[in-house]
Amino acid sequence: MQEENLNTQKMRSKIVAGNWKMNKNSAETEALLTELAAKLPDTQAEVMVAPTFVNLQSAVKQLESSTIEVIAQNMHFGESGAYTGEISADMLLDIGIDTVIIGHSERRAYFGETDEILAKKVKTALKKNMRVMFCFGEELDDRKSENHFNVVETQLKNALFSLDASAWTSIILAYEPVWAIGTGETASPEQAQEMHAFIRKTITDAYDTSIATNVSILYGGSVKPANAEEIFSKPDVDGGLIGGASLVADDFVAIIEAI
Ligand SMILES: O=C(CO)COP(=O)(O)O
Repeated sequence: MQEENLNTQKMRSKIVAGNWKMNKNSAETEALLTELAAKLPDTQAEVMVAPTFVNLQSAVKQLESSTIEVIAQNMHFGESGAYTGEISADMLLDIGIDTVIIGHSERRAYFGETDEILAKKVKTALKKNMRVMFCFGEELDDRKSENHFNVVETQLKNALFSLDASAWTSIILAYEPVWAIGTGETASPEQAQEMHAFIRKTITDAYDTSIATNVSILYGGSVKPANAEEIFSKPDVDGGLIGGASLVADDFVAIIEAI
């Protein structure tokens, strides 16, 4: 009986993460983190921020006594070696970062990151005992042609479904429909819920209900203070990956309060 209850309850974490992308110099990073730490509301949710690589180390130091976790926007799949301009998992771990975003649509679109490359990155991060926030989502054409479920299923399958079941405790999913990123256009709460439920069903089919129930699935794409509460109220939406609105302390705080 108790086991049944555990299975039907939401055991997974709520998460609000800010992806700062290529924004904020060192002084601006320090100022935004100071404001965020001061205004952080009491919350059950995990709060994360992903500044740029050059400001990660100072951000970790600055937030030493805060519950806000600093995470990375990307990493390379290689362990070390001749990969000019790249950052390894060990380098992130060395400065106190153990969660990394992998597969953001901007990495896929502008830096040629294929499912195959992403699968390698996920594998390396997990091998290093890092947590992976894996991003995926369909483009506008896929949505228009009603191919969005297939696209999402393929992205998950190619990068994640060969992982051992045990690896899934280190996976966070972030569904980010590309047409809603930075466009002001948001998936409706119903569209988000429909896709998140589909993702959970796909994971149930590939693995089992327990893995599908326990993985946190975040929504990303023009989440703002005005729409956060309604999106987060959906049963399969466990939080958000926030771009633009995470660059303004009051907006990010309002989004955290909405969860
Ligand atoms: O890409 C995103 C987060 O990773 C979403 O960005 P916006 O919130 O600016 O649409």
